[in-house]
Amino acid sequence: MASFIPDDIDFSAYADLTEHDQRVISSGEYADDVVGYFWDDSKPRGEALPWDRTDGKLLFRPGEVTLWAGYNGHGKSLALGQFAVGLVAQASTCCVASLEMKPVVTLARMCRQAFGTSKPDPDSIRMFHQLTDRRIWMYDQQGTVSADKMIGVMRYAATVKQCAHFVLDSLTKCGLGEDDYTAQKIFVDRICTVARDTGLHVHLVAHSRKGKDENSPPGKMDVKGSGAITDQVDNVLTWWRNKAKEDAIRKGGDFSELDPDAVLICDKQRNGDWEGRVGFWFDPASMQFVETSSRAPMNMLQPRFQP
Ligand SMILES: Nc1ncnc2c1ncn2[C@@H]1O[C@H](COP(=O)(O)OP(=O)(O)OP(=O)(O)O)[C@@H](O)[C@H]1O
Repeated sequence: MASFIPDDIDFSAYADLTEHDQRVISSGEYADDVVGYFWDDSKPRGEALPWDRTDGKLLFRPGEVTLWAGYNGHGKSLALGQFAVGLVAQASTCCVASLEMKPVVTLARMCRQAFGTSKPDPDSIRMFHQLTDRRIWMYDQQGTVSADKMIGVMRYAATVKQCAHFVLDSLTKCGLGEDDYTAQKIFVDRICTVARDTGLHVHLVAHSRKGKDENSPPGKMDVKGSGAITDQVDNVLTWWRNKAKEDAIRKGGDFSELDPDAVLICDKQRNGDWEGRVGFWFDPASMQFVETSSRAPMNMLQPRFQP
């Protein structure tokens, strides 16, 4: 028999629980949703990365939080920029809070990636802005923004601008002490709550601690700050740049062109089966990460929908 919670309960007695915990619903009410989970392919289940070789492996589902970790200068922001362009090709929407870079620079990098060239012509640039208008939103703020304000910006982007994705680049710019693990844990918990409440998928950028060098990819245990961050989020990705190969090229040493220039590592995917690594090559002119050592730029703006 279906059970429900009557409305005459004094919910204030549960005030120390989050609003979310009070949504106690009986299993029977989910029957249609679970049927849909298996059988309804009409609803988007999330968006994918822009590359063929990650298709079917990784999905960015509504209501989740993904941590993008990596060493300084290893390409996290570029990869996320390319991802944002890829979202437009999937008819999705994204708000970017790039607190370390002016919107014009972030968008110029995306525009290079979109057209696969170092200097798109003015008509192409205007076409890019037509295509991305009201699909890519920029939070126009650089420097430190308080954690409270950032939570408000996320809710605003989700509810008023109807954004499906939110990129926060980066966690270090939200006014939290590097050693204040409690504040970091609370902030990430609040981000997870915003995501669950609104359906927004939040992409959170964090830095990895350097070991003896940068020549091997960091793991999820190397994310700077509280260990609770990786526990709380749904997905943990690491973006690693093969600097040893770059050094070998520069110094005329041994290297194989078959070794990738960058590697994406998925260490955790709560609602998906795949964990593993995928290699990419970097085309400096277009700033695109591509799937083959030919480094031929890909057509980023071709419509691409979820299978
Ligand atoms: N695999 C690569 N090969 C060559 N150059 C790269 C590669 N990846 C990134 N770069 C270069 O590194 C620069 C920094 O990239 P990006 O800003 O995306 O790094 P980041 O990880 O976001 O850095 P930070 O942690 O400092 O914010 C880019 O301008 C790009 O030219």
